[in-house]
Amino acid sequence: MAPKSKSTKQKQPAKSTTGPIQQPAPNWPPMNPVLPADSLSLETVLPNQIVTISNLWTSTLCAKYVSFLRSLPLATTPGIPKKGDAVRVNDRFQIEDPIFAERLWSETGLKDLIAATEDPKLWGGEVLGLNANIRIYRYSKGQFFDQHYDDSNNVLFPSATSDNAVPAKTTWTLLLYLTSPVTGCKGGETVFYPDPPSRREAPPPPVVTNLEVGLALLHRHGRDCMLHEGKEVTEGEKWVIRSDLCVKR
Ligand SMILES: O=C(O)CCC(=O)C(=O)O
Ligand SMILES: [Fe+2]
Repeated sequence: MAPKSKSTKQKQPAKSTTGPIQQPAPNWPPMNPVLPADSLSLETVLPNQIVTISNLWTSTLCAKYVSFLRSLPLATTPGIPKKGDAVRVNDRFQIEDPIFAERLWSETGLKDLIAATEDPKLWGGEVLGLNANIRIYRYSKGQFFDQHYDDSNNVLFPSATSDNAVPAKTTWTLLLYLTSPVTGCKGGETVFYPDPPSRREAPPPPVVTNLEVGLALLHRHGRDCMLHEGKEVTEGEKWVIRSDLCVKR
């Protein structure tokens, strides 16, 4: 689990006191075709920590997005991270876009699957939807995201700029993979390192999530986040859309 101090964290960039700098939202392609929610399922990879949904996005939709996302002004990570931040070597585009977050939540099976979870306490509170802070990552050959913990962040839902926003916090990270070995991407697996059950016991083996086109992975973050990393890409490109699950604060 994330130690209380001295951890290598991936923080949400601080917003300025005068409010976030608004850039126009991209003209995102329509979010179709997608499969109906009743043909999707939430699979537990590690109880209370990692769940996945295969084919949350169809391969057609993923391919459409990868070609669109290429047109965005992605910025390469500065080589040296700020003190305490994880080394992330990739190209990234970030935007505060509550409308896209709402579409990703409602126009796919995600909202229905989460609402139907047997143990609603799993999500850490009353689920509201996805964080408007949308991050797009492209990892090319040689790029990776070093071991780190993801922070929980306090946010306003649906967003700081809307009139009826409610206080919320993020509890789980969402990673949506758009590429895999099928599209020519090798490496890039997300690997989690569970803590040993006690100090005297050996740590359980790492949990490796192989890339799968359209697979959504959710993992618990904040105080109970597991150490994890995005392995180096050794061939092709890995594309990921990142957001977080938000619950009422
Ligand atoms: O790209 C990955 O596999 C991991 C990304 C990640 O850990 C993050 O966005 O915090
Ligand atoms: Fe992370």
